[in-house]
Amino acid sequence: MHLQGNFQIFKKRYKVTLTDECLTWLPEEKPECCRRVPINQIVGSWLCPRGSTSCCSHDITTQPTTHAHTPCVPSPLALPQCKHTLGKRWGAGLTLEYCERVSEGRGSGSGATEGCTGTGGGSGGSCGGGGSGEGTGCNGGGGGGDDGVKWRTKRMVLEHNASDVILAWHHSIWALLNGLPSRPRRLVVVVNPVGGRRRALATYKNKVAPLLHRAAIATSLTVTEYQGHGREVGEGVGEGVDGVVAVGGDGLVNEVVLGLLLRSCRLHHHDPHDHTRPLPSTKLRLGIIPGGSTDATCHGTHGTSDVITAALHIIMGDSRSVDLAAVYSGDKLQSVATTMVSYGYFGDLLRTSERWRCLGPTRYLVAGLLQFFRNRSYEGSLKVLTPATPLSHTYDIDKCNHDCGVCDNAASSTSKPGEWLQFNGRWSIVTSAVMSCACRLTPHGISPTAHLGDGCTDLILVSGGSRWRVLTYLLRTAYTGDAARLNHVNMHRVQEVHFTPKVNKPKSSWNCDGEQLLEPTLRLKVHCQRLRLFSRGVESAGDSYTKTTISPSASCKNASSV
Ligand SMILES: Nc1ncnc2c1ncn2[C@@H]1O[C@H](COP(=O)(O)OP(=O)(O)OP(=O)(O)O)[C@@H](O)[C@H]1O
Repeated sequence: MHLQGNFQIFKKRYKVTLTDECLTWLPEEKPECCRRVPINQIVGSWLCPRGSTSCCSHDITTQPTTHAHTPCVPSPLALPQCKHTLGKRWGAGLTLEYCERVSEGRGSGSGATEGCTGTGGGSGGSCGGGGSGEGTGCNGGGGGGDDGVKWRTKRMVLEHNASDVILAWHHSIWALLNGLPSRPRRLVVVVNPVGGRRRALATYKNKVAPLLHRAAIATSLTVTEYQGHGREVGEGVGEGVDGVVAVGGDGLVNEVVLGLLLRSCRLHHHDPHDHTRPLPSTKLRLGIIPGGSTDATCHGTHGTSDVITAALHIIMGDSRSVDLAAVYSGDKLQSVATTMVSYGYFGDLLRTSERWRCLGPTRYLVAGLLQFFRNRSYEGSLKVLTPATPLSHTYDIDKCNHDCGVCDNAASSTSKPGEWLQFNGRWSIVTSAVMSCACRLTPHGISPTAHLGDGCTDLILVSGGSRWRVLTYLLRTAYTGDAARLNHVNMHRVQEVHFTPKVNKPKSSWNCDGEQLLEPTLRLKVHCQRLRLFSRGVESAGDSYTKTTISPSASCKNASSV
């Protein structure tokens, strides 16, 4: 496809080009200020005769859903349009909403719609004053003041005298969007209304659902009613669905992941309790919208717990496969973990905190203090399987990111098992971190250099004995991220962990992604990149590949090559 036309955008004349790859607009007065948006970053477009970016965003009627794998172009009249268009002569305005990455600390400004604070008005970038977008993103949205790269939406109105030109462009944009294989068309949404501060349902309805609606993504919503409901929904997802979205905390995500895994096992005729064979990967992608207390899975996979950013990764159809740790007790699969599984301090903390759920996220602080003063440690033995050829080490400096060479290597090679090691001891904390577990409270994470998809877990052992040891471990984990340097802390990057508590001695319980596992004897096995997410991994501010301002020569090259 190659469409070219002259439009008015915010009262200035622009030359606009639409190709299979991107939408480019170039001010006639300042051709050096060329701007470009890749097609997958377009949320949608709708017809509006009033020519306002904030007009009628609640009243858009969208096309009937088409399936991702059978792209079909609906008739122009079935495409999104605002209520001012209905029953009237076509106007000459096409509102276009697209995503743009914003740097940290820029999440405020004006240009608000839907009661949310936008990300600033014009987007002239280096061309100053040549801006053509209008910020419409919602600020924060559960992410609070956390760092990390965020995404926001912007809108602009393409105006033209001829309404058939506007219609043709509208039609072409949706034809391109419907043809994107990675963009979801139908999603199952699961919301936990009681997680975190009990705002997940409101967050979904006010911030995420309108975005999905404008992106013409059809959804079926389930609000969980009891513990384990998320697993049932994940397991029962039918055909024709492109993914599942979990709106809640790590506990809900854990349940949905287990459900998706059991669904995959059923489809592949695989016994999920058979720990000798590799688990099948979850075919459906999972989107995670933060709505819990810690939201470590969301933060660890996006680098931020920002609601809008998480929703836009779903709309853009991002895809990233991450490791899944299967947790077995006896010969049964008990659960799966995507963040961490921990015994001792964190297991006791979870057990205590569950009794004080009415306190919201503060319960973790209160329970943590109590456990600290109790100063418990537990005896046991550990058997761990190390990789034959480690792709990375716990003392590496580089962190996992969106473009991680370690995860790419792990995906393309089969990691052979190495040797088994055995440890006996008395520990205050035994943690197996499947990912960094960075979150708002622990920005560096439990294991700062853990990878999302290297097929390994970081085993962290904190020797028991004194409160001082626990305190220094917790403080260095929370504030400096270098707890592994402490003499009483040992870290091992391994593929499998077997833990057996000492008989006739006190026992703790396991904290598996924030869910309690009461059986202390446990076998944990990491399955490399078995969980598919709507994510691209942790982005850093320096990445340039998503910037939409490009040189005119580059834009011309793009346009002419189609
Ligand atoms: N309607 C419900 N009533 C009671 N419990 C529920 C309901 N829906 C879900 N749950 C359970 O609530 C538990 C906690 O949910 P979730 O993880 O979403 O919130 P959180 O614990 O506050 O957040 P985080 O895990 O990030 O700290 C899960 O075990 C889930 O099964």
